[in-house]
Amino acid sequence: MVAENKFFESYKKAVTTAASVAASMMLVRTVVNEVIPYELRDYVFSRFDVLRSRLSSQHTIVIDQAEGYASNLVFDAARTYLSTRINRSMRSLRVSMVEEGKSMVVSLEPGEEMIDVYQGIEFKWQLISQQVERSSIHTNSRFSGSATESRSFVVSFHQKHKDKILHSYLPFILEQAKAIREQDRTLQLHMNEGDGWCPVNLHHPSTFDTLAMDPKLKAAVMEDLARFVKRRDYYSRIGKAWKRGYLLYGPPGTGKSSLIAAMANYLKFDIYDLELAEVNWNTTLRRLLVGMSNRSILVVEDIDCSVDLQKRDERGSDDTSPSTSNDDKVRCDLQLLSCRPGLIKHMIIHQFISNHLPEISAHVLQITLSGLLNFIDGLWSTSGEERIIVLTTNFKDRLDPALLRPGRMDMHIHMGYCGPHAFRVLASNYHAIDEHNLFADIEGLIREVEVTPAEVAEQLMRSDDADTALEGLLEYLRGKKKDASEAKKMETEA
Ligand SMILES: Nc1ncnc2c1ncn2[C@@H]1O[C@H](COP(=O)(O)OP(=O)(O)OP(=O)(O)O)[C@@H](O)[C@H]1O
Ligand SMILES: [Mg+2]
Repeated sequence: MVAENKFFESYKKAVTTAASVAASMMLVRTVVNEVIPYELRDYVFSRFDVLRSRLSSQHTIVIDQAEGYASNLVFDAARTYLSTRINRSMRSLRVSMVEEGKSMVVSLEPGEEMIDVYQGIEFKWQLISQQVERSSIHTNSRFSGSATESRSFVVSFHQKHKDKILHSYLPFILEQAKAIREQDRTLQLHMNEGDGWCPVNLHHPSTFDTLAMDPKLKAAVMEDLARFVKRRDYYSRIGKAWKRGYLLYGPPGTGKSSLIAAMANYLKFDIYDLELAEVNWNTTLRRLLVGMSNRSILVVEDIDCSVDLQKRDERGSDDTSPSTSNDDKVRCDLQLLSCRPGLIKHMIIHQFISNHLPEISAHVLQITLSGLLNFIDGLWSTSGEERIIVLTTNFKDRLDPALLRPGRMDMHIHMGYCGPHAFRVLASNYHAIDEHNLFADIEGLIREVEVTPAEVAEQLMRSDDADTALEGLLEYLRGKKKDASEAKKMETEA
């Protein structure tokens, strides 16, 4: 009975204290409402909440927008993170977009609150805004005297989670914000110019969804990429450079460049398109490779052309005879390289040098593909992370076997002619259709003739009307079939 009385005594006392605290709080609020200017009220109330939380089991952390002149990265991260967690039913929100094509940022309005649950723990977030006299932060500034807005986030949580918020929740928010920003980043395409890279924004629409290729191969490539980016620890454990090489081969117009763009869009990696013809010295190559950023894809297109250079370099100085077969080779190369003026120029010079000045050729043309790969192996094993190298060729059988040996290129990806499945992907891309009465005929012909996805895409683009476009494609395929059988007939006759 005595104990019970004691308990009620202390309970009454606690309630009285709480009531008096609450009454005091209300009194303070009333005073603040009457005395403090409107702009400062939120700020005062938030500080007041901080005080109140000290008296209770609730704790708060205040994250100011700026620390002196520097912006507070935790505030920025929280803003980015919270924009993805905001409950759309909230009464008042702020929406902004800083650049065309970027995602909209939805943020809290000052005074609004939201609850975020992390590992089962509730964290209450509130954005508060206050007007600060500029003179107080820019003492000698010409703006002194004018007011500026300063914002802060106040996070409230139960005191027992203090460690959790500092060591787990806030670091998690920083990570998440980084990933969100990375996802929203405009990719860059860098092209080599002299000793450096020249960047432009990359807005290539190709994605794995729009890419027409064998579905199993597509899934395997995506899986390989996803595994690669997760393997930081694995690569450091086995002591290898965190890099992966892909060799894409297949006829022109089968989607090699589209696949590279799809990889970049998928991983959010920048592309460095290395034009070897523009690189004349190993030192330049080294500078370019060192100048690449992490999480990027180095692309060397049409390497069969470069390999040709390499093979000639390897012939050494005793090959002095400008033979007819060499001339034929140059003619053939020129045909192949008709789209590559830089390389043609390079090759003509090289051909001239190897025919007429064999003893100096090795010094003048120092860039070889094998040199490039050696550089990459050496440089990237000591610097650089998450690097991908993609080589493309129309003629895999022309490549130096050293390039194809295991370990050099991790995955060889064949981009082939258009099959029925690839055709359906393209039909869906260009006309948003999954079925049509001409599909059966088209697919039948696609199995018989060699047609590239680029050719099919071009036919499909000719009309906005699906019927007309598919009829055009059917006609085109029939024409191809006829041409092929005539060519075969002539060949047999010959
Ligand atoms: N597999 C594909 N999936 C989707 N579109 C494709 C595919 N292949 C080609 N295309 C279309 O054809 C165009 C040319 O393709 P792309 O440049 O990717 O071919 P490529 O294999 O790189 O050719 P090249 O060997 O001449 O460089 C692309 O812009 C795209 O519109
Ligand atoms: Mg290409």
